[in-house]
Amino acid sequence: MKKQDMNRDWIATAQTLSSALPYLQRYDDATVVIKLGGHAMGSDEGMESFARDVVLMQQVGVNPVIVHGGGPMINAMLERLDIKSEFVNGKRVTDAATVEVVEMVLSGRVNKRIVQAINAQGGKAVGLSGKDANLMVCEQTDPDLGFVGTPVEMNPDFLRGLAKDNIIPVIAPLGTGRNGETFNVNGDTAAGAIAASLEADRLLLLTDVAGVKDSSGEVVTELTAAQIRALTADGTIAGGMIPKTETALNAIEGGVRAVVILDGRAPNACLLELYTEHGAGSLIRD
Ligand SMILES: Nc1ncnc2c1ncn2[C@@H]1O[C@H](COP(=O)(O)OP(=O)(O)O)[C@@H](O)[C@H]1O
Ligand SMILES: CC(=O)N[C@@H](CCC(=O)OP(=O)(O)O)C(=O)O
Repeated sequence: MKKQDMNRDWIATAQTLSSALPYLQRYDDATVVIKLGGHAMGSDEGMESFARDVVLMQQVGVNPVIVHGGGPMINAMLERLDIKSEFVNGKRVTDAATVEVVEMVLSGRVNKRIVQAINAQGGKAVGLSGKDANLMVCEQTDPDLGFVGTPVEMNPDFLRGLAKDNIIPVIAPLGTGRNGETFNVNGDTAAGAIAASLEADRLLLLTDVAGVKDSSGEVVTELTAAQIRALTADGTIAGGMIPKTETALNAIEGGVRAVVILDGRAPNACLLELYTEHGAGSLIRD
């Protein structure tokens, strides 16, 4: 990025922050789980701006926990290896060969790219997966999906310990099985389970659309559980949006105060969501 563009970026961030001042206390010492989807982490500039937001957030008192996806990056590697892949209701059917690739791509390249970006902005990020410290013990979701896991046992105390030391965990959505299996967990599902285990104040699901759209293509700024069920039943909520809205409902039921689905590519997406009156994206709460 050119120096001039970087300065412009900083000015925009400073403007966002100054308008955020009246709201800064709202999230003091709050736990905010942020799920960065594969579609939201395209460009290096986007990653840099995301990382800057996370570090700023921590500097004003938030405990951020990052969970990431990387579906498009897994697809690219599977294609290079000539392994076919299909999705059922937004979840990848995962055989033994596929889960190996998923782990290599997510815990390797994708995870370290985010860790490096946060640390380059002055943060102290550490890369993990659900296997580390048994953060996410899973059971098989459905035999037809193969090695796809549903989190059944979490380790929030480990994450709380990291927060005390100002360490930002960056978690790849892989889980460990009780018999030594490696499970591929949808990134949204993993973020929801982690947020619920921490009873997080906010779960932000960053994706590549402005929010959940209704049948006329308009973003719904505040959604109820009943609306989500109706939009799913009539097919308006489809594909990758299904695990997101499912996650939102489960997370709220599990004790998360609010979930927001928003465009992670928009400048200062997280800051604007947390620190403005109108927020951003689609808000789901009890
Ligand atoms: N009702 C809806 N509103 C918004 N997006 C939707 C809806 N139904 C399906 N989608 C699709 O869901 C996608 C987001 O899911 P996904 O591609 O899995 O994102 P990510 O990689 O960020 O997890 C959007 O790009 C959009 O194509
Ligand atoms: C079971 C399952 O579907 N796992 C996902 C994990 C990555 C992910 O969720 O990536 P996004 O957030 O970018 O979609 C997958 O294999 O693609």
